[in-house]
Amino acid sequence: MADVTTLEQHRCFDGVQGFYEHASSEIGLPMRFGVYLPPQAQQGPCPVLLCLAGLTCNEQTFAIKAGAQQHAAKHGLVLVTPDTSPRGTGAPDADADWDFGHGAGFYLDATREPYARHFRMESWLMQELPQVLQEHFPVQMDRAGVLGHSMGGHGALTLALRHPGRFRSVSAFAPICAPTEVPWGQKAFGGYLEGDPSTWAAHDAVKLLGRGARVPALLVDQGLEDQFLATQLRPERLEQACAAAGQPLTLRRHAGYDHGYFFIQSFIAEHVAHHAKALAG
Ligand SMILES: N[C@@H](CCC(=O)N[C@@H](CSC=O)C(=O)NCC(=O)O)C(=O)O
Repeated sequence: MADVTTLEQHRCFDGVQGFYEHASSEIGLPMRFGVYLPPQAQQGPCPVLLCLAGLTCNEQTFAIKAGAQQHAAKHGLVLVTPDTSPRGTGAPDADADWDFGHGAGFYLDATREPYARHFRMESWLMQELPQVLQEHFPVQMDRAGVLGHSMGGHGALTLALRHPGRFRSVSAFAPICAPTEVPWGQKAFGGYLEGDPSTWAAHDAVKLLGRGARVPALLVDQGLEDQFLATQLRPERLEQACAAAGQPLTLRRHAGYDHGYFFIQSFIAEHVAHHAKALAG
């Protein structure tokens, strides 16, 4: 059994919010993640909601800022909050920009050097971490949902689309919907991925929908005062792709809300309820 080191634990809504580290063989470096165990986990394994954070975030950001634990405690869901990239990779420019490298792993496996060895977020999240969670925590990994914000919203959409059947529920706050068409995605994919841009479609939610991939009914919330709305997020592209594909989507646009965690806090209860409903039974 792989070792997991406990870094912190805190009582929270009668459950426990913890932060942990393990030596990841996929990443080749220590990786950190948060786990919130609701009170129901004292009685037995509970369904899991994987929560993917955005650019510049780490394993603590969503756990500290989103206010999700009270709702997870109500519904009996385990929250898992992974770090957003490997750390300390030694890649020369991995700390140069806030939208690439450390804190900006884009939830994919890099194929281009010098990133290919350590930037393996998709394999870590889809193969290694579920095994670690199963071994060390009271989780039902066969009852899992995924939620994400911004870059994490891109991660939630694309991981669910690329791994059919792994997630019973999917939702996002202000996701990067069409990364191959916007600067954040073009910079990340151009840096992390070998090959010409046509191969990037495998990590683009809009393109994946166009190729026939489907997910369970989607819930997406988007603030209309989001500073990244038109330049980086482009929810209308997801809306078009879902309509063309017959993919069920509830996209809610909210006047006055920006990109930050106050927006997430305002609607997190409905996202957790969306997942709890799909993960029940
Ligand atoms: N550092 C940047 C702002 C970075 C930023 O807004 N990050 C977002 C996610 S953006 C897409 O993935 C975030 O969630 N930040 C954490 C937070 O606590 O808000 C800048 O200085 O403009």
